[in-house]
Amino acid sequence: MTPHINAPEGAFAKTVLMPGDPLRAKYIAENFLDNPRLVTDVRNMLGYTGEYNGKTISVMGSGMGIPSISIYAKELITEYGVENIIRIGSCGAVSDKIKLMDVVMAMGASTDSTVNRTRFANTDFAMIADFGLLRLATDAAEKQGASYHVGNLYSSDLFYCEDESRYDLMEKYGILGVEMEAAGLYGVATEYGARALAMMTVTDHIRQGLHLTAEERQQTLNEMIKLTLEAVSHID
Ligand SMILES: O=P(O)(O)O[C@H]1O[C@H](CO)[C@@H](O)[C@H]1O
Ligand SMILES: O=c1cc[nH]c(=O)[nH]1
Repeated sequence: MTPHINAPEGAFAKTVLMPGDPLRAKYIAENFLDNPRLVTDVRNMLGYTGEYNGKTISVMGSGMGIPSISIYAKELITEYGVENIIRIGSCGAVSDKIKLMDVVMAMGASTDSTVNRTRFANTDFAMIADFGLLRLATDAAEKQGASYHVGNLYSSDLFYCEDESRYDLMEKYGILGVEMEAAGLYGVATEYGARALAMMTVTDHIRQGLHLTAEERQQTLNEMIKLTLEAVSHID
């Protein structure tokens, strides 16, 4: 057990899906996994292990922001032997080329957080996804006919940011979506030797002021869960 996870040793699968919201973890476990078992509930950050097509998979909430996901991801890797973490979250788009309900896969993650500079001698380490996981995800997306984009995501420390010029810059530099965890997850995975990928559904369009309805959110979430489970079922 760790300060933040009260699961016994061996309770997690080698692959963990991490939505931000612990209730989303519960939803995924109860609706997509066979025989789901609750394995941790410290601070109500629920984590489950179950089976998908005979393969053992875990799903656990990460909370919001880089500090929160960093704690859970680090403990999962170093204390529970987790090898693959796939963040499945939501993001806002800044470019007109990205539409609500699209799936965004973070080949790279830019950030205003300083955590990775703290890790890497105050220099810029390029935060990138594991190529093998990314390839499995794009294969699954092709198979499903999903509308998806692969590129650079922006992990922001601020959810509320009044500085519009920052979004102009992101658009100019081809940022596909803005969320709050991917760059932290990639940093932790790199530091502790695990594989990571962040996949987001576009739930908001920051420039156009558009947001998915609750029904649309559920639909895109279900599609991304199916895509992710299809992808992870091919991990060796
Ligand atoms: O839907 P999740 O995975 O929580 O992701 C996004 O939503 C939260 C903000 O509302 C942040 O955690 C952001 O990264
Ligand atoms: O961080 C986030 C997540 C979803 N939508 C946003 O606009 N920002």
